[in-house]
Amino acid sequence: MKEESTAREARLIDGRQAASRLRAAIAAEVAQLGRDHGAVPGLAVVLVGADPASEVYVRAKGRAMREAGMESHEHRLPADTAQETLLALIDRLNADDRVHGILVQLPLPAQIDTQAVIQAISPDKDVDGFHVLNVGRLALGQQAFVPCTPRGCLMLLRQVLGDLTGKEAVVIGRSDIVGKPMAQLLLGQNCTVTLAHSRTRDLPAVCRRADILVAAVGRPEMVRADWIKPGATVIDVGINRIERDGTSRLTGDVDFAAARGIAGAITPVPGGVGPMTIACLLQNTLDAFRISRRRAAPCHPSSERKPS
Ligand SMILES: Nc1nc(=O)c2c([nH]1)NC[C@@H]1CN(c3ccc(C(=O)N[C@@H](CCC(=O)O)C(=O)O)cc3)C=[N+]21
Repeated sequence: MKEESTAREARLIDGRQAASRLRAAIAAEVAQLGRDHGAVPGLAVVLVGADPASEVYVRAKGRAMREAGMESHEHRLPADTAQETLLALIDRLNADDRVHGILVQLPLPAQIDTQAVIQAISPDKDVDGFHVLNVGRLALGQQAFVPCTPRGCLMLLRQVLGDLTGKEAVVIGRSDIVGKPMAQLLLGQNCTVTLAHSRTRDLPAVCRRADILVAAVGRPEMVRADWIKPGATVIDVGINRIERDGTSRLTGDVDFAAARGIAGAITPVPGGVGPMTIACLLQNTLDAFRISRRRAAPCHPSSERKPS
């Protein structure tokens, strides 16, 4: 009996394993860059205030950077930091040659205009992909920094499904950070994309169409098993800390235990999308480093005299 039920269980999409493979490949490239050019990619992470969850993420990012052989420049500012102080720091980081990527940890305290801060980051150092120029480039299908979470989700989807052409994809959640860029990426992969949200009529029925279901709403276990088309690939972006029986634990936006019996493949929380987000931050920082070196190179290499 036991074997019969496990045979129908969805394949687990191991984000930790995929992330560690990606991080190892990045580390190898970073080591090669060091040997060839004596240069090290660097990321500046700015944390305003002392939100405990943000502290955890910032520490994890710093550790991952160092493990890949890159530099992490961490800037911690008090919660009551004035907007102009933060903007002055961004200006300095924009001009700093050792800093190839800049990440300002969100959310920011209420006195700070988040959009003004994001738009002050040089688009060439915008490893979060939140600057209007990168958002626009992504929408046009041009080379762009892509936000780390949706980039990681797409890598997992490609790993499980290969070519995504023609698939029905439903993304739940229309945030600028996950939902909207995820929809753009899936469109770029020739999916038929539905971007659903809190005002969508009959959300369960919309979800049941999905070959690919991406849940990014931030509501614990909102997606029930009967919202899932049998065999669908389910990507759970939610990271919700909930209290149950006096202990705190993480849960996604999907009722994982029930969904496992219906989906074809599913990401766990933790150990799914989260680790890929950090690995993609390293990838974006490496990409930013390469862009900066291309800028520094002569504009017309062909005009350079070749040794005869
Ligand atoms: N400018 C900015 N860029 C971000 O990319 C950004 C941000 N602000 N603010 C907060 C969110 C959240 N985020 C996560 C990164 C890693 C995990 C992660 O590694 N999660 C582990 C578990 C971590 C735990 O145990 O708490 C997992 O899912 O397995 C989760 C969430 C990046 N964010």
